[in-house]
Amino acid sequence: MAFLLNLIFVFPLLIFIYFLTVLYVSLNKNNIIPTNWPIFGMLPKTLMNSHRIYDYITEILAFSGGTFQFKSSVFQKTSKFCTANPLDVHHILSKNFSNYPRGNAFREIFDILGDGFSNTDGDIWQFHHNTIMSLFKSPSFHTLLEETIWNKVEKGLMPVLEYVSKQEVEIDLQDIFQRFAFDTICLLLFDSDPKSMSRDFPCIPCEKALSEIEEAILHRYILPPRFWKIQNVLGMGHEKKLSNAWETVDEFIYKCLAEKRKEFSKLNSGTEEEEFRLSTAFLRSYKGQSGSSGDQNKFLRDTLLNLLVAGRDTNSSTLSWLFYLLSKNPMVVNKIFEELQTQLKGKDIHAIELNKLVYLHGALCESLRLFPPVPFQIKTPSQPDVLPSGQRVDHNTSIILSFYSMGRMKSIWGEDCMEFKPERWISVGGGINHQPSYKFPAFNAGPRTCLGKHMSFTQMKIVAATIIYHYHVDIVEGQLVFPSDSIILKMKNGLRARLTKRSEVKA
Ligand code: HEM
Repeated sequence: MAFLLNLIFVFPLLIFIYFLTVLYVSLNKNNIIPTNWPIFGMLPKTLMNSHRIYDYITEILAFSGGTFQFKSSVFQKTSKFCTANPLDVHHILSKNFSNYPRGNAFREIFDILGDGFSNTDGDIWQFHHNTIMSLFKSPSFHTLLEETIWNKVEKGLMPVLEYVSKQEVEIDLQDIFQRFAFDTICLLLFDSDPKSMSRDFPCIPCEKALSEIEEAILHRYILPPRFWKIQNVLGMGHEKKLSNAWETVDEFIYKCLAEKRKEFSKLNSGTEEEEFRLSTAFLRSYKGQSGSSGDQNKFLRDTLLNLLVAGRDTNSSTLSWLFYLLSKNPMVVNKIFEELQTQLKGKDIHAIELNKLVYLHGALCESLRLFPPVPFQIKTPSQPDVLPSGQRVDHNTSIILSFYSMGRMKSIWGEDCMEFKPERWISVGGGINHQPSYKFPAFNAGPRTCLGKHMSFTQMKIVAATIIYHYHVDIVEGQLVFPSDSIILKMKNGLRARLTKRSEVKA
């Protein structure tokens, strides 16, 4: 009897322990290509590496010649094909654009973005694209943009930097850049200043909520849809954070919108004089448009949220990685400083001509190459297709375009691909050496190319030039700097630094 009991209880336990041991050994084996498990496919090793997912995918792609087929678990309906091949990227984003719409799976993951430009196809996307492009191209917008940024530098950034350098305290540069970008984009979109960039570093709920949204969305990408949908229904984990963040962001946007509408009706009744404001230009251009929900206010909310997400962390992430890379390459800092001195000839920083800052432009492009704020895109064809790399794909394939890996491929950038070299971006004649977008897709490629590129370079150059011209930046030694688990390539723990005025360093 005792023997029988042992057989019933101990034997399955031994099998279970054996299975766990095999799993543990296999997961810890130092092989690059993940094991394809029955039932779980390549999910176990992928989950194990989710904290370093971008580097993990890059190692696999470099090892396997630029493309890789991830075997899915039985819980996933689609197969995953990952590519860092410029020809595939060109084919998907440009040449065969119409065959690669956003699709339903994408819209489900990004449901919070509603009918915004990031999340729509066809006529609605085209409407956003044309409207935003014409607003961003208008000379009045360019004037407003520069005025807004310089104003924020003078009244927000400089006083904070002055304070932290005098007090000799550490600051988180990423936090500074995020606050700067958030205030600027809110000033542009809503004509209202949340003043997150101030000496007491206030906690702005909407700002925090945007980061939580970006993290929750990455988890939706990694987990099989059924898992995160159950979490969503049960209100657990990242899904719980996402729904709270959703409420916070909506409250912020709808409140700003209501205020803008009041002002807008005064303008329309002719009681106030009109000057160019992006907020009112949006209200005017989107009047009568209601997207798929039929709700005009919701459609405008979707548009503004999409712009808020597009314009905040992208800039701040690039600036943070730039200063991290500069700390490892002090010679580059000297060259940027020399360029500023040559351009300014003793004049105030406001006199700088941004398009003449070629070396700084190269440094920013290097930062974008090694740490693209949007590290990947996922596409699914509506019709079966064969990619230039030879891969057959259909509506059951999720194609991951790994922009992060593309910036780190020897086959694309040469043996020195991991080196930070602004010179890569400077032509023999001393101008900017532009690279094709399918080789350098940080701003995307094809019809969906970023419409805020000019705006970003303006902001990033002004902020970087101001800091480098006035301060010596010391990144705190020993801190661990690595990407966070978010759809925007931010730093997990920020970037702690100390600032010293250049005049004081000389003294
Ligand atoms: C370093 C800064 C930036 C980077 C790297 C960047 C990158 C990108 C990428 C990769 C896309 C394609 C997204 C997709 O199709 O899923 C995109 C689209 C877009 N971005 Fe940016 N972006 C930056 C800054 C900005 C800023 C400051 C704005 C202005 C608010 C902006 C506005 C847009 C718009 C409107 C689109 C949609 C284009 C369309 O579909 O017609 N971006 N951006």
